[in-house]
Amino acid sequence: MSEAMLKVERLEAWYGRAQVLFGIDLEVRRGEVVALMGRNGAGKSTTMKAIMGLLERRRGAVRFLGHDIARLPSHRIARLGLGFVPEDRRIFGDLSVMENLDIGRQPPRPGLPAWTPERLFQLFPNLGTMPDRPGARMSGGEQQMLTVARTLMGNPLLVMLDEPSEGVAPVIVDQMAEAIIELKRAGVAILLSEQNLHFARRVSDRAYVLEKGQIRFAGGMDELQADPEVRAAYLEW
Ligand SMILES: Nc1ncnc2c1ncn2[C@@H]1O[C@H](COP(=O)(O)OP(=O)(O)OP(=O)(O)O)[C@@H](O)[C@H]1O
Repeated sequence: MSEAMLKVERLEAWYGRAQVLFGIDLEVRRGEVVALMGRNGAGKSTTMKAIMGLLERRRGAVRFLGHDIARLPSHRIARLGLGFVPEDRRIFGDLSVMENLDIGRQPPRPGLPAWTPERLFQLFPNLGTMPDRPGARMSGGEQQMLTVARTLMGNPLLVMLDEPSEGVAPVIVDQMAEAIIELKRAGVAILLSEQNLHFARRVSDRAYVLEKGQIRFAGGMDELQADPEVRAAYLEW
């Protein structure tokens, strides 16, 4: 079994005085796609934000590539190679696809090919047909792809994707799944937040299921699929 790239232990987080995460343990190893699952409000986004240093109050250990990142500001965490695509697509509406991609550009990582717009257009062919289109004139799904592509311009080694299949057309969901599988082939590890078991099974190796800020299940996708009690209790509506 390969070493953990990202290792989270006893992670707790608060919004104001309200505690939302109660001791999350998880890890993502090299070459893995891991799904963080659970219903609305279970704590998936908060877990990602806490890992990324975007919450004021949190406690616990977070290590990335051997670095203690629990107290680092988010831009330093990103520079170490941990990318984050938040749920709210923060593209620049008045800038073109190319200009949005340029904003994400960071130096390549030693030993890995750099992401370029041309390479990203192979991953997301739709974007390649509209390099000059302003972000504001793209569909929700296209904006979603652009957000992922822009994060990849930073040459991350691991990317956290918050609900990439949420609220986009089925054809875009398919393309997103293909892109995740391609990213895995390209050696990028992925932690993905997802409510949909079908999508998660298509792309992931393992899953953690969250409820009320705690992990209720950790295991392989087939094991999760074969466990109707866990599915009924924490995933199905
Ligand atoms: N900015 C905030 N201020 C206060 N409470 C928040 C804030 N954001 C989230 N919460 C609360 O924290 C809990 C976890 O929310 P979180 O967004 O992490 O869940 P999630 O599993 O990602 O679900 P979703 O799919 O709705 O994003 C919920 O009870 C939510 O109401």
